Amino acid sequence: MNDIRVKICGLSRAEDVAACAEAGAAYGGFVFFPKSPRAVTPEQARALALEAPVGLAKVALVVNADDALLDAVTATVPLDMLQLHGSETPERVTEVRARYGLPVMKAVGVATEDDLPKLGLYAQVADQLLIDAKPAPGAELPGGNGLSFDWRLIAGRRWPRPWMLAGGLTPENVGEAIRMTGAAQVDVSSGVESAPGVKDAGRIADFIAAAKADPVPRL
Ligand SMILES: O=C(O)c1ccccc1NCC(=O)[C@H](O)[C@H](O)COP(=O)(O)O
Repeated sequence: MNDIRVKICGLSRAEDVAACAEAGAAYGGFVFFPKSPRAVTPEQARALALEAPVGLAKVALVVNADDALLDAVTATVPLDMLQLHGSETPERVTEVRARYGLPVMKAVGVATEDDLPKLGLYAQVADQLLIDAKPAPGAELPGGNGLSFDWRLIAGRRWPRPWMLAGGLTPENVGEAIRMTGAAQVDVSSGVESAPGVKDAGRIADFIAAAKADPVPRL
């Protein structure tokens, strides 16, 4: 077994939190984006976060959130990290880190080689990077679309911050994704669901077991 750290994103029920804890997830994500089938209110997330064991880091995912939303989320939910999943600028990342005193993970969408410089840019201001597939033009959601990008684009590349691979990962392909990219952390949402927004405990367990199964090449 390796030491890959897994984030399960889009938890909305107590049984999802229990499944993550049972299977050994390192992070659990709560989505504060009303259009998402995984959206929760700060009060719902608080109840879920209070159920989480100490070893499960609680991440709040927001999209171009203003201070009012971030104030409400951070005042209500016991959190370990903020995930900015919109088009937040590097300046906004710096501002959010300073205002809330929480580590910030910046999601960056990748579709082609041209998207890679943004990773270097955000690595200068964020605590972690989430390297995700870029959504299709006009997509309703900026993430959680079950879409992969070409993993060869980041194979062998490194950044001066911890990073997480995301986008279209499933129990079936996560081992291959880790082998190709050398990721030490992976994130999944729709790949462990039975329907949009409905997490499946069996798939969460299968995903984490598959991610942790093989020795990881640190490229
Ligand atoms: O999951 C959502 O509904 C969502 C909504 C708005 C912004 C981001 C969202 N998810 C981001 C995540 O962290 C996902 O885990 C990541 O994009 C991978 O999703 P998937 O391809 O479905 O595994």
